[in-house]
Amino acid sequence: MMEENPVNTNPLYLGFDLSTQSIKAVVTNESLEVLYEASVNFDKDLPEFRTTGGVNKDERNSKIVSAQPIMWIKALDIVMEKIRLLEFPIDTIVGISGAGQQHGSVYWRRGAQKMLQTLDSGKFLHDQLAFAFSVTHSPVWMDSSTTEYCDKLEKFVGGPEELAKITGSKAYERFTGSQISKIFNTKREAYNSTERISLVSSFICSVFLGDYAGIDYSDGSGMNLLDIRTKTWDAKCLEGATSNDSNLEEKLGIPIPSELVVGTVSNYFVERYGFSPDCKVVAFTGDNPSSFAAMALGPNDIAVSLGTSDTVFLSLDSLPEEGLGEGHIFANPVSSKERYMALLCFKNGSLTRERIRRDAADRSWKIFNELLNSTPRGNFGNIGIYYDLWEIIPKVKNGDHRFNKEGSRLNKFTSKEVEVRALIEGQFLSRRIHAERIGCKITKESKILATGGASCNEDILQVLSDVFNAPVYVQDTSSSADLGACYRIKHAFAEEGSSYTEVVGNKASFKKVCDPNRDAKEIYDTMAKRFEVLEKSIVQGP
Ligand SMILES: Nc1ncnc2c1ncn2[C@@H]1O[C@H](COP(=O)(O)OP(=O)(O)O)[C@@H](O)[C@H]1O
Ligand SMILES: O=C(CO)[C@@H](O)[C@H](O)COP(=O)(O)O
Repeated sequence: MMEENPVNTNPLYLGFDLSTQSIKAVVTNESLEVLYEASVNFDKDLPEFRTTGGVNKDERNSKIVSAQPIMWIKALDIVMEKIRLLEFPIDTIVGISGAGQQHGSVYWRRGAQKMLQTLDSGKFLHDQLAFAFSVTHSPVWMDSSTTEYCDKLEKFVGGPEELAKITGSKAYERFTGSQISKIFNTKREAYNSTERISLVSSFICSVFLGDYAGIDYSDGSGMNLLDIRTKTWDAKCLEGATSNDSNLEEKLGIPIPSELVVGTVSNYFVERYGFSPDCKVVAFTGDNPSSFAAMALGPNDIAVSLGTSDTVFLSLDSLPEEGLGEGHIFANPVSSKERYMALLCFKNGSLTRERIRRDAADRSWKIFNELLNSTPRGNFGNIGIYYDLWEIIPKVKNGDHRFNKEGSRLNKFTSKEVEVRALIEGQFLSRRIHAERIGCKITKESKILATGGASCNEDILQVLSDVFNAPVYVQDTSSSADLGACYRIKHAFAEEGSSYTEVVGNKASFKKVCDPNRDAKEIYDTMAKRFEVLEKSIVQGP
């Protein structure tokens, strides 16, 4: 007789991450151990959408960046088929949740709710939802074309500080409020025919639910529309983004707690893939909030995500009175109480590292790492600052900037080795000085928790460890956003009032991969000061 596979009888959790370049899925058991994984890469697996790095850039205006929601739906079809082929009993999945790249918005056409409610399980989703969107290209977080709407919104509510006081952030181009504002002002017909506006996270949640799912408090904080104290849409911000007669509040739906069970899985998934009709759907959230959940951040932890974007995030016990300057405050994804998360987002992360890898290392991470390791810490005093796209922090246009140890500009460095180290040191010096600027204290107790695609590269992490002068830890997987979804399912299912740390805290197991070198502090403290001056000179221009 065949031995019974314990997995077959255990309840399972299914977590997703619809991020910039791919959709990833992870299946865990109730102990949050990863059992199965599947993913679909937009560039490679869906070439018909002609994306680069998961997005489409407007040929005439490089500030306009979008992705087609129907591509995300097609990717969901494929990843679901991959999950089916894993041949585990899908009916043992008791909870589904997920994450989405932050800020991106999806515009459901009038009638789309009915389409979601009546999906035919005999057909693919992409065949049925092809006409579900009033805006066929969704603006994503890399878009920076909304400056005039940001200015208008800030002015309308009484200035940038006032907007930050209400929503946790000054106006940022990628934030959904000004993106909606742009659509309202430039595509009025499409706006008027929109039944519902989702974030990427609540969009994918809606598909699993077979109905519109609310925007959760944490991802909703990245819109410049939500009052982060009351967790309700702020009337003044709504009015500033569109205008009183625009029914924006109705189109957004009521914001929901990130830990809410929003319902059971749609009949489409029950019939097509064999899910149990009792399988629950837990609110989806942003990819950074979901990684925050997977990491169960302690007070001395600094999370660094090295995905398409590089982000730095921290846990905040209370709301800083004077805001966070260039940082953002989001509602805490694992506690609706008075706790928050702080986040900094740098646009030029992995794709810039890939560009230098292509130019200097023949597209090989192995060669890239050899070049990196063949140069000393401090790189002979050379500093490089590389922006492929308009950067968010600091706000500056694309371009490369190279300086020698005297601070004089160079057209190029003397070798590929120096170029590679200059890129990695420069990126992490920037993450460090901006983190310190929002109050992040690097102490002897500090730990860096790294995640995202590049966190599998220990040579890059060693530089991170040296620049921050703190040890670096990683989890078993370099993609924590989908795993965070499983953690959040477990928390959502726990007894009411149970704290997140009690439910999942000790499951967030990390292993240390790097310790800072002894000379790191001396080298990088000095270099950070020099970097700050050079970065300022770039922002101010010649
Ligand atoms: N060995 C590696 N070293 C450095 N970077 C890597 C390595 N493997 C993958 N990456 C980077 O990971 C990135 C994808 O990260 P990921 O977190 O999956 O992105 P996103 O979630 O934004 O779609 C790729 O763009 C790639 O440059
Ligand atoms: O805009 C932000 C955060 O504010 C980005 O971090 C997006 O959430 C995209 O995340 P990745 O795909 O790079 O992980």
